[in-house]
Amino acid sequence: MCGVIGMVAHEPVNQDLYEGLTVLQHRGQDAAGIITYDNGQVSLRKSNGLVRDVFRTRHMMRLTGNMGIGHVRYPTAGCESSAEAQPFYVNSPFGISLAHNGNLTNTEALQEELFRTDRRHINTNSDSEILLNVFAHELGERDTFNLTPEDLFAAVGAVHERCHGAYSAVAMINGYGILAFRDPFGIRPLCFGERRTEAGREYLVASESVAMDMLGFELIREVAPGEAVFIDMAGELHTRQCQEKAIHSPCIFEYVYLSRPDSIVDGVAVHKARLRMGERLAAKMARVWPDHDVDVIIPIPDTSRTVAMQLAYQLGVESREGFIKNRYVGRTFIMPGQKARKKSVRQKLNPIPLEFEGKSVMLVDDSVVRGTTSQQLVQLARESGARRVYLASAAPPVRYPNVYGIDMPAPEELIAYGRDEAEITRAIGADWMIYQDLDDLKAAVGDGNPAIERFDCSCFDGDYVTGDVSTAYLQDLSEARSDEAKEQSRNDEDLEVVDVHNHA
Ligand SMILES: O=P(O)(O)OC[C@H]1O[C@H](OP(=O)(O)OP(=O)(O)O)[C@H](O)[C@@H]1O
Ligand SMILES: NC(=O)CC[C@H](N)C(=O)O
Ligand SMILES: [Mg+2]
Repeated sequence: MCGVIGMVAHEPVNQDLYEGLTVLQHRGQDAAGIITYDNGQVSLRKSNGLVRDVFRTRHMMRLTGNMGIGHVRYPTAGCESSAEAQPFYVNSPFGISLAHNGNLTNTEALQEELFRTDRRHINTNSDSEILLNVFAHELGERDTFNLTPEDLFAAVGAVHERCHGAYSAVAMINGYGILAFRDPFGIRPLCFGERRTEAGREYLVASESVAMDMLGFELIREVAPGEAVFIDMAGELHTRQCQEKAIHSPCIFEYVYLSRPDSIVDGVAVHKARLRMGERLAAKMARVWPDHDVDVIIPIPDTSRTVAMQLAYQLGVESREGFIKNRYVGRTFIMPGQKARKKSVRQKLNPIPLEFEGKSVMLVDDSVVRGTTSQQLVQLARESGARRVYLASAAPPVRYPNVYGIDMPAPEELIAYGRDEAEITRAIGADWMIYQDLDDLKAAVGDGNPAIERFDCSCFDGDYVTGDVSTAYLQDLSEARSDEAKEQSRNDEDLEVVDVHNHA
């Protein structure tokens, strides 16, 4: 779940793209990049790090032009090298750059095709570089110098035929405009909006609507699954459905954890969906443990706050902030490597003992994935004097890998893998645990937009909506991207690769 952004304006876009990326930072903390187009030339700055660290004044000054795209990265393929930071760029045809959120599931076959049939060289292990090259090849096949929106839409149609998996992408075509497209299942979010200025309309495409709010754009709507949206350099908007077949199946984990609560994703206000998760969890609690002895409900900051607040309200139990979050530590789940994640949980959250002393506390988290967070916090709650420690999760047990842009590739690393709820509770060290039921989670989100017929819930139920994910694929993924394998490649690689287009 990276963050992507693209903009066509009547004034330089560098500052807006930068600010847009800072509000999408929660979607990727590993690397950031912006590429802009100005009068026949592109300027690119990308590197590892947070947005505020990657872009210095000297970079911003070079990112000139009224059109550009940007990316914040959370790697789910390839490695963490700066060479795989995005946007990626190819110079033929026209000069195309691309920023991608999601993960392709047929990269190996595509790489082979690109080499053997399309005669294209792929320089990294990133699936996003493959997506860009497939698109570039298909656009090159249109055999035209005066590119029209029709040509672009035909190329996107061909991408849909060839690429499998999840992709919400923004591409910039030099001298022509910005193109946004979303896979036919619409797994990752992508929306667009407009801003009226005296010089005319300006358009923004972004992973989440929060970027629209921040930059003074009005949300028009989501890019539909399989649809492409093109904004030409004159500021004209063109849209086209490029593949009709699939059922819209947004990833339900966007609502649980990935997206910001102040975003509207596929017509569902994330904040409201989380409130409903709290309500549904309270109803389950009333069913399974009506005479509970919970004295106080304590959220595990940050994301679970909304759920915890509503759960407490519905149960008529007091809710208190018992853990203080260090505002300078980012999200721990999307950090690379278990060692870093474990250490950062403790650096990030510190208990206030007087909220725990002698009490029966219920800690609430949005999700329990590897259990890194909850194991440590249950222990901290005990050390802080809690009499009993319960844990509530707004999502069901995570038992299956994700292949669509969340880096949970190895089932053995998931705390719920091969364990029933009693065993998970023991592994976490809690006295009792309650998980949201999957049907309740689906209803909590689905109530926000009844038009969504189905969600991708694969990490909860093992049902992969694209239908192409085999056991062998999952086995290979687990071997290639387990924590152990990544640790090994981290030692092997020089992460300081300088991309050919990188400004120093
Ligand atoms: O079981 P785990 O593997 O620990 O993963 C789940 C935890 O990770 C996330 O928090 P994170 O610190 O990433 O971000 P947040 O501040 O938005 O809650 C999520 O909100 C859970 O707290
Ligand atoms: N989380 C994502 O969307 C990742 C995008 C892409 N697969 C990468 O690894 O860079
Ligand atoms: Mg959290």
